[in-house]
Order: sequence, then C-alpha cells, then structure tokens
Amino acid sequence: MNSKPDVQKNLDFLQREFNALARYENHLVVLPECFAFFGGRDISQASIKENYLDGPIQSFLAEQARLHNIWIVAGSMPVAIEQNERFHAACLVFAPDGSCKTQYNKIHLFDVEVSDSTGTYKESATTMAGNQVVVIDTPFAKLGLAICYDLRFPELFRQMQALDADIICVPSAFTQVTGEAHWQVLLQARAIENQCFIVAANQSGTHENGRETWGHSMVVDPWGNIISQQNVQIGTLSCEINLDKITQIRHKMPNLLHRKLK
Ligand SMILES: O=C(O)CNC(=O)[C@H](CS)NC(=O)CCC(=O)C(=O)O
Repeated sequence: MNSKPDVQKNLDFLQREFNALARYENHLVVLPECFAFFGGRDISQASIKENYLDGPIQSFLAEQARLHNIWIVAGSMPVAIEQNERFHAACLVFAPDGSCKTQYNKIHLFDVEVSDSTGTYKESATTMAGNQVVVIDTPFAKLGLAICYDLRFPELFRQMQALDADIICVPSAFTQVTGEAHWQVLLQARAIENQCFIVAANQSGTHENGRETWGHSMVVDPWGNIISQQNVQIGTLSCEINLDKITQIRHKMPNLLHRKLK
C-alpha cells in the first residue's frame, strides 16, 4: 500500500483489493504497518486510535473477513491503552467469521536517526511498546506476528519458532534508505535461520509528509527463496504456501536440532 493520512481512502483501496481476491478455502491476507493511516503532515495516528474490539476500522476488517472468507493480519493500527495517552502499534488478526483473534503489540520501537528527509524517527513519543510474543493457531498454520523494526531482532523470531510458528507475518513501513540496505537480507535470514515462511507486506512510495518507504513486499520460503515479490508498485501480491516444505527443509538441514546455546 501507499497509505494516506485519510482512513476512508485507505479502506476504499482495501475494499477494491478484497473484492478482486480469488476465493480459497484457507486464505490469509496480510496488510502493511499503518495501513489505515500513514504519513500525516499535521495530524498524527493518534487521531484514529480505537479501543480494542470497537471502532470503524475494526468493524470494516471484521466485515471484510466475513464477506470474503479470509483471515486478515491487519498490519498495524493504533489501539488505545487505558489511562495512557500513548497507544499500542497493534497487529489484530481477524478470522473468517469476523471475530478478532489476537492483538500483537509492536515490541521494538523505531527511535532511530536515518539519513533521509525525515531524519529523526521517534516512535516511542506516541507509542507504547508491547512485551508479549504472539503465535496464533489457525486451521491451516500457526502464525507468528512481528512489525517492521521487530525484524531486526532475531531473538523475537527464535521465540516464535519455539512456539512452532509456520508462517511469520511482518507488516512493515520500512524506510526507503534502510529498506534498500537491509529489507531483503533480513527477511531471508529470518526465514532461513528459523526455517519458516515469512510474509512481509511493506508500505511503498512517497507519502503525504514526504516520507518514503521501500515497498518490495515479498513471501520467503523456509529455504530462503523468494517465492513471490513486488517491486515498488502497490496492489496485492498472491502465492500459494505449501507447509510440507517446512518439514522437508528441517529434515535436510537440521540446524534447529543442533543448537548448543539457548
Ligand atoms: O510512525 C508512524 O507513522 C508509523 N510507524 C512507522 O513507520 C515505524 C515506526 S516510525 N517504522 C519503522 O519501524 C521502520 C523500521 C525501519 O525502517 C528499519 O528498521 O530500518
């Protein structure tokens, strides 16, 4: 996506993409970080925060999940915390019956100096870090959840691996500069070392406040092969995931069994 600071525009875009999806029995759709609001010049994400299980964005997602019979890993959106001005950058997961199954709160916040037009990123100014590793069960796979900057912390992925994650979803808004340098390598490394699938949906292009994101959404298999990938264009990337590959690759390369340090 190239999300705007206009919720309705972003949801309209998603609506069109959802309408165009093929129907499958087990269909997982992963949205990028900040899918509903990104790149505001004068307004911030805080203006669209919702209480958990309440609010128009979550209603939209629940309805779309039902209508299209899909699982939605809803990138991230600001979810309110009681008696706290800051919010969680939360990844909510919706089942095809419209129920919300979990809330993963981004653990590692991007307080980093980047040599781009934004310069200083200070996510912790508005966001409260989470502290729970989340792997959820679905009828077709166990899904691990990580958001953007979390990708740089292999110990988080190892913990998801220990909880038997088959597919780790990484909704992101990786910057142009750091994305060009590290995005693909990090995704492949996390897939190879944990021998699982990685589905990474990234924001792409120039946003209203001048911020640039790297795009290049991709799906990586447990051998590190990129099985589907996008360049900088927006739109839906689709592929089939065969979980048997996990067993085959773990058999062929038993590095997870050979660990000495825990
Ligand atoms: O603040 C917002 O509006 C939305 N949130 C984001 O864009 C977040 C925090 S600033 N971006 C990242 O985590 C980029 C990480 C990254 O690019 C890297 O690890 O290199």
